[in-house]
Amino acid sequence: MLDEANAEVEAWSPHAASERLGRDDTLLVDLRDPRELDREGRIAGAFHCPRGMLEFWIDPDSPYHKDIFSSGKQFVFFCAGGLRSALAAKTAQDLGLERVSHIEGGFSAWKEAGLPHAPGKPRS
Ligand SMILES: O=S(=O)([O-])[S-]
Repeated sequence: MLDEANAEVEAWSPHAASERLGRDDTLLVDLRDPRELDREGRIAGAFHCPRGMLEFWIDPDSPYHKDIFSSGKQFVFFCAGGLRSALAAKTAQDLGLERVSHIEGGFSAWKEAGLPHAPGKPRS
């Protein structure tokens, strides 16, 4: 399943994704759970789409459809480590999005590369 997704989906390095951050034609899509964002931090400017909502938000016939997914932008999915995002990007492609990629290594690789992010909240 993962092999199939990796064979069909473009994987971008964190740096390649960061170069596109903030451009009108590109949207970074954070698939992590809200608790992961709170704990680990987030990328300012990324759009949060919890993985469980992906199909509903992309499908134009869904009552939960989000117009942003009909915008024709380049969608760059990411999760914590690059596994969920590979599968999600494949699903997005299968649902008809044309410009889709994911960040290899996810938010962990983004942080390791020293790219800017808002820190998580310290645990009390
Ligand atoms: O799906 S994951 O790579 O964030 S564990």
